[in-house]
Amino acid sequence: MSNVIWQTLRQNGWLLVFLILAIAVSIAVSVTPPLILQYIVDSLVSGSFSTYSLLTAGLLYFALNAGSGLVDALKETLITVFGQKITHGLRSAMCQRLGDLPASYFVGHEAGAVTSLFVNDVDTLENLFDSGVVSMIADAFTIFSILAVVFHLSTGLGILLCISLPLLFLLTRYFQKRMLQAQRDNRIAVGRTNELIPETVRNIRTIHTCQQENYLRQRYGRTIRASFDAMERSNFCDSIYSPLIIASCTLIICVMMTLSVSSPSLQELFGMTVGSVVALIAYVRRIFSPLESIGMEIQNIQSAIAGIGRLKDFFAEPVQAQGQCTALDKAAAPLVIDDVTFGYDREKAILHHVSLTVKAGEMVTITGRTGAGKSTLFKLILGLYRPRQGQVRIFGCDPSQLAAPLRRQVFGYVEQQFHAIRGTVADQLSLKDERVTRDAMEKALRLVGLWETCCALPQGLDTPFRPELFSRGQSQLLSIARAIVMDPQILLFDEITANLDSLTETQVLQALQAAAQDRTVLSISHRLYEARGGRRVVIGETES
Ligand SMILES: Nc1ncnc2c1ncn2[C@@H]1O[C@H](COP(=O)(O)OP(=O)(O)OP(=O)(O)O)[C@@H](O)[C@H]1O
Repeated sequence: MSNVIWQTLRQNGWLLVFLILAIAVSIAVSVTPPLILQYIVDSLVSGSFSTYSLLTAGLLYFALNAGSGLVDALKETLITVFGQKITHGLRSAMCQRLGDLPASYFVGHEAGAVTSLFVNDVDTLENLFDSGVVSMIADAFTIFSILAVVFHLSTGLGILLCISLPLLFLLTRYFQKRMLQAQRDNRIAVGRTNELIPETVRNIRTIHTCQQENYLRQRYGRTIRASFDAMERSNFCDSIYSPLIIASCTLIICVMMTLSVSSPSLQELFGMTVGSVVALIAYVRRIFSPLESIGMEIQNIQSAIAGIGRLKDFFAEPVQAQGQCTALDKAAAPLVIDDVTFGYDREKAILHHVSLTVKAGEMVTITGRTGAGKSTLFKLILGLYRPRQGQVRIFGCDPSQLAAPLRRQVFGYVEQQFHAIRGTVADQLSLKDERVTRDAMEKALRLVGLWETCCALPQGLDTPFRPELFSRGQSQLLSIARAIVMDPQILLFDEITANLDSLTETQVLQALQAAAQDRTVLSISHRLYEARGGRRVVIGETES
């Protein structure tokens, strides 16, 4: 992960330089106006001024205040662009890595958790840059610059600020934590209310039939009350914080004024002139804004740390090794399963000592009770998982070691459901593999009886794919065409007629039989066994 970040930093060196410049200019622009104000006031009080110099100072004061907004906008834009460059680089690297991860990674990682990694955790990392580290450095420099100028103008006020700022920072953090907790509670309560609405709509008939309106009313009441209470707490903190900061600011100025007039030595320490008082009051007001921001930035950094941990774990996952096997031993059996034992977790094995040899052109149907591991066996044959014990060989080669370009020429795999990719109908067959020709597509589609249907589409095979273009049965036929389009030697069918009505099932079975000609076929389908016979192997019991 750090590689991706360094690479982005290196690639965007100029952006970084502009960002540092914008931060420096923004600090200078925000620190200078009170000094000009001091000059103007002191000149007016002493009476020794030229109209030209006062006018110039006045214009400069105006230009700096107006320019401050522009520079801040530029700084914020650069920080955001910089953060987005990092997230873009990171998400690209993550997408690439996701494709390289072995199938076993997805056993312990739910789809939701992986999505959250890509969306939420990367967003938090972006926050770490734009509203965390970079902003915090900028704010810290602003505070130090103001303190340096204040010390230069009035050592006494500098000391006062050094004593009071840490206390005010603690007060700010206290309020921010309470407000954040209240906002979190509110989000949870709003989320619960949102979940309740579709649940109510879905079950409205049952609710009326069973007269459960009161129960529902109470549930709504509880979540809405929780949201209301949380917002009350947040509003209370919000409303009390600003007056407290204004009061503290006024108190500091009062203490400064009182001390400076109480004795000549203290007056020297506070170094008061009318102009410096005006400037110092402006500085005291200006120092609170970055102080408040730092509190929020600490919060962002804290929440980003957990996300960074998860992203680091993701990048530490071992990737699938590149397949070394580039040529098949045609003399060897298409499939040999030799004493294979496998389980998804260490404790429990699903397949125990399974052995099976399939000859070229043979038709084998795998059967067994539900959950016996039939689909799991297919995944081992495809090399998606590796056996815990024993071995699987495809034409003498470990299937997990098959070189990527060879895979579709060896296997054609059809599942219970058709999984579409984004693209045209042709893309559903080729899976964007340029080796798949239009002739091969036509041949495969004719074989499964889908050629005419595809020709009748508005743009033929170039029609953008939408699920509603094909019925469920036609989608399965498309699946079979996809499996055979590269003329593989072994076909694997995993209960592909499971969700079809009997008429569509017959159609799919016919396509299956046509596709199975001259190929080695393994299927999990009693109907195909009944239709074509072959050998039946029972998993999880004694073999027949
Ligand atoms: N990705 C997975 N992670 C963990 N356990 C899994 C995973 N896939 C399947 N299993 C478990 O492995 C066991 C075998 O599942 P499998 O799908 O291979 O059985 P099957 O014989 O094909 O079942 P069915 O006939 O019902 O489709 C089941 O207990 C299932 O819960």
